[in-house]
Amino acid sequence: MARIELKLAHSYKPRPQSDSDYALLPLDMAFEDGGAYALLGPSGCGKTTMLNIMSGLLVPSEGQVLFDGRDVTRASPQERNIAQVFQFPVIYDTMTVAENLAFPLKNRKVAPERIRQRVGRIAEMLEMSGQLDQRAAGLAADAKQKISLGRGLVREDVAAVLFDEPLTVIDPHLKWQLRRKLKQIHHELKLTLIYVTHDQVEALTFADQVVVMTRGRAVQVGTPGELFERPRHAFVGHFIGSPGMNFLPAQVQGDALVVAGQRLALPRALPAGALRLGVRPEYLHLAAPGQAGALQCTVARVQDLGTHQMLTATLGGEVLKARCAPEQALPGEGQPVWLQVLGEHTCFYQDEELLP
Ligand SMILES: Nc1ncnc2c1ncn2[C@@H]1O[C@H](COP(=O)(O)OP(=O)(O)OP(=O)(O)O)[C@@H](O)[C@H]1O
Repeated sequence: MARIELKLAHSYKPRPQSDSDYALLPLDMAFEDGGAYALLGPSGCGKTTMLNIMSGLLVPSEGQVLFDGRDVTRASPQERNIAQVFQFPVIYDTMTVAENLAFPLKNRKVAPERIRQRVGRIAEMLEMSGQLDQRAAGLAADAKQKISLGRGLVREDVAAVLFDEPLTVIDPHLKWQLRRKLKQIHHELKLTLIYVTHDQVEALTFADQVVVMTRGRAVQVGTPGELFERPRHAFVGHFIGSPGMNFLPAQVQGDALVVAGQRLALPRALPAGALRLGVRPEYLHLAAPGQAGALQCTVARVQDLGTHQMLTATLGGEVLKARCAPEQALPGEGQPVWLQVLGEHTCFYQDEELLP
């Protein structure tokens, strides 16, 4: 295994002129040995580009890739000792499940007894022990993808295992099980795993550290808890959570914070001028009329979602969502409601960046 460092940028264009010409903007980050990472972001943000640069399928247009301090920028995937699992199964249909799992080890001339042990262990982890002698050709798409996952995990000597949206073809019910399984496998095998997905649930259940990306930039690397509590970039607030963080434009005027024409006492030192206040629906609570730190809004909608109620309110042209307890009495549509926007969980953003 290895500590992987990326000090690079990548453009698919020969002469990039502006930021939008880059698939990856200049970045300097490290993936620690033995960590479980997810690269999370919407389609086109640069996840696959970053993964392919790590694996050696792509050479970055600028900068370096280091494995344990060694420059591997131009080394092939084989030379880097990387295992990669793709969206769709890459297996041999004519071989049995066991032969497929053994293949990466046979290639490396691992002793037969060791191969047998390792294949047995991986099959057990993936709950495929009963299928070892079956031909892969007859198996369903998700069983084939499980073999691909197994082939990625079977070698003990890899620098890292890279997964590119590996659960796309998996049935939703099994997907949930496999996500948990991969996390468990990570704890048992202690391999460095890097997992690309655009699905936040997938990223947050699998990874210890999530790299959130947007438009070629890694805007935050953090634990699921850090991304939820202290989004360092407004995009993270918006992208993580369901629904995401509420944002309100605000103005600092002397010792007041002015939001949609309403004045609140400034909660802490903040730079003068325009900023945005961010508060998650989970932390936006109902308040008494005129309560310090609360704003008067209007109820637009109340939805009973079983485990909770979702209150949607408007304030000027802005929309706010508050997650309320299922039994809480809430005012009806069109009624005024006071919402506590200032509190210990409130974040402030200027130019999309979190103010310390
Ligand atoms: N081979 C290529 N040639 C030119 N541009 C490319 C190439 N591959 C990707 N891009 C562009 O680079 C940007 C990042 O793409 P990338 O595939 O890395 O994003 P992604 O986050 O993995 O998206 P997705 O989830 O859709 O795969 C996109 O604008 C994409 O159009």
